[in-house]
Amino acid sequence: MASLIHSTLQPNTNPEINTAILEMDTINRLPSKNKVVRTQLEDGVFLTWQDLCVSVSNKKSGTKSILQGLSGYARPGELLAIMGPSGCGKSTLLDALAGRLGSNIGQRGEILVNGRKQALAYGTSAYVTQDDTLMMTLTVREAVYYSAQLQLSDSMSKSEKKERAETTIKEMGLQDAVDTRIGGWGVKGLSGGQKRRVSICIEILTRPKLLFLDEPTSGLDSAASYYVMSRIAGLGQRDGIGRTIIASIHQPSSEVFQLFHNLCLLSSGRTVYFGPASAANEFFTLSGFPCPTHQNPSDHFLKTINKDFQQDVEQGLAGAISTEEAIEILLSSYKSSERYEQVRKQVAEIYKQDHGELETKRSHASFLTQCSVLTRRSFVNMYRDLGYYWLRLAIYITLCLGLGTVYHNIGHSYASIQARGALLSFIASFLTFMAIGGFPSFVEDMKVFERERLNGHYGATAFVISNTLSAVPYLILVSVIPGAMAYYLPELRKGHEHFLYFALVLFACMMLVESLMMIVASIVPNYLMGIITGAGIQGLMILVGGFFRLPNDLPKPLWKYPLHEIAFHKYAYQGMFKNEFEGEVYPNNKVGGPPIITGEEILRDLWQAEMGYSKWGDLAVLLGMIAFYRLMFLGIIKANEKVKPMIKAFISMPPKQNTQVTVNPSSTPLHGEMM
Ligand SMILES: Nc1ncnc2c1ncn2[C@@H]1O[C@H](COP(=O)(O)OP(=O)(O)OP(=O)(O)O)[C@@H](O)[C@H]1O
Repeated sequence: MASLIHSTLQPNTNPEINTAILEMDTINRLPSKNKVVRTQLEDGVFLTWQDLCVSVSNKKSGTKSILQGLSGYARPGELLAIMGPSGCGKSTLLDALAGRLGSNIGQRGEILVNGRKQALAYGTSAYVTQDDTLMMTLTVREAVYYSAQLQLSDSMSKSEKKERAETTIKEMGLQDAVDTRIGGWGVKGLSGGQKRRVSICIEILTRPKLLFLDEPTSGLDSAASYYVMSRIAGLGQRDGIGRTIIASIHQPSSEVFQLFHNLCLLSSGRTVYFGPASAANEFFTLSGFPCPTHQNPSDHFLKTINKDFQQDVEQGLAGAISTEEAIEILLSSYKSSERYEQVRKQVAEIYKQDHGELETKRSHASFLTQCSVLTRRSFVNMYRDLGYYWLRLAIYITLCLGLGTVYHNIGHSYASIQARGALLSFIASFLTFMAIGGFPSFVEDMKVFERERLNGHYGATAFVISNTLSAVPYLILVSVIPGAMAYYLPELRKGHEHFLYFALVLFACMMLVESLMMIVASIVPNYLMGIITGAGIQGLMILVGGFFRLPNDLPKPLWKYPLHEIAFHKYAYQGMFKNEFEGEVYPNNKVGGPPIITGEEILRDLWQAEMGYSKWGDLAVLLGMIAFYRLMFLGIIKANEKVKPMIKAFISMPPKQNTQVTVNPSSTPLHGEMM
């Protein structure tokens, strides 16, 4: 029925009649006589774009056009599929419509929401990216429920949020896998299709009225693709909400193709066809490219317009022509078709109707709720991910048993002074150095954070606070248990208060190394490069810390000032040495010297420690450095979001300023700024 109305829709000069036809057309797509759905349509999102051009500029190659004068619309209750060969501009169109284009990309033309230029508030729209960046240690239920707690407003009760999560899981057909862990490399978990559906679940928790999906079926077999797409299509008219769904898709099977209401077929950034998916076959036939019997229509469309692999295309009975020629024929056939006129008219009609302004604000969970939920989620993830702390704990225990036996019963002789210094320096340098082992797990956390941040689930401050809090119990564990072995087996200074100080310095150093690695991860988000960079920085700090080369022997420019002063090892060594030697006396072996040597003399003359402040001063500096490093990490994340696009825009500025392309004012993320 709907396609019949579409294919018989005639241009009409009376706008009121056209409006009525358009509304009828949309409403008739809904399940018949479903009054609730019909009224809800008015609350839906009508998205239109007209003469949309997108281009990218860079200094070397000038301006490259990606999308050229596209017009189209997406309406509530409908699924619009964007198809075309690889590199034709599908993702770019999706990004442009979602307001996610990078700032080095210029955009011209008009994109309207409900006929107005308006931003989509948080929760009104959602974007499901191509890759499934999920926490692999969580089960489906946990992942969706944590996300519900993060995204949904505090005005909803816990049980309502739980129910929303359960309903959404069922909507996506994941009820049989609720308690299965997501899994990832090395850990078997969900299948690719199930992961896709978890990603979609997380994004539709806020019940967005507009849903963008970038290749939701990539990497899935045809059965999984159909299952995922049928669930997506079903969302269009669920819960009495007319949802507008736009998905880019590579190569749908004929079953999947039948789920589409409208089709936007692109070739090199130009529209080959826009209109009802069911009428595309007829358009190709009328243009001289009929789909051979027994061939999947979508395969035929893509084969006809794919010029990556030059081939001759069969044109009706007229023989073979090149792909370039076929595309030109289709482009001009579409431009001169009634369908093209209808699209322009429908865009104009939507513009004329007043569908009202969308909600300007939907509330998130409060900042405190976000911090608490993120801390709990991160704690569970650290507990389940063996690589985060458990493996490190096992290695530390082995290493500290080794240290304990090598330095066993260190004694109180003059020679033990050097041995104590070496042991403490080894612990403060190399034991903490190994904290970089958790870097890969942290990089995975960062990826999840980046996706959730871009989708507006929470802000960078909540992430940094929760990551810090959730790590504390584990760091206490890995500093106290192996630390006790390394302290008591060699019989370092007696007195539990001295062990407590030793463990506190160890804890602070590990936290510092983790903070340093967070900074590295925010700049170099790659395992190998990150570990090498982190190891390099720490190697330098150990070198200038004041043990391997005494502070007064360090060359003054650079090595002593500022490197020695800013290396946290300086304060760790000094604090541990003061804790070990202050107030103690040792026999003196020096010929002609006094019979004993005091701890203060050892600190001042042997280790050249700064004696103007106590060991607590050194600990305070270490704790201050943790706060500084974490704030720096937060600053880098925030600056990255603001400065990176500016740098990109600057680098890719075209050689001449007379480009016609204007920078898209809506290229900042659609969602509101968060802490
Ligand atoms: N930021 C950018 N800088 C330079 N070129 C870009 C940028 N974004 C997209 N392009 C180019 O624009 C063209 C279209 O890219 P897009 O990712 O939209 O294609 P696609 O149809 O989604 O491809 P695929 O199906 O392979 O994902 C490609 O040639 C791509 O190289």
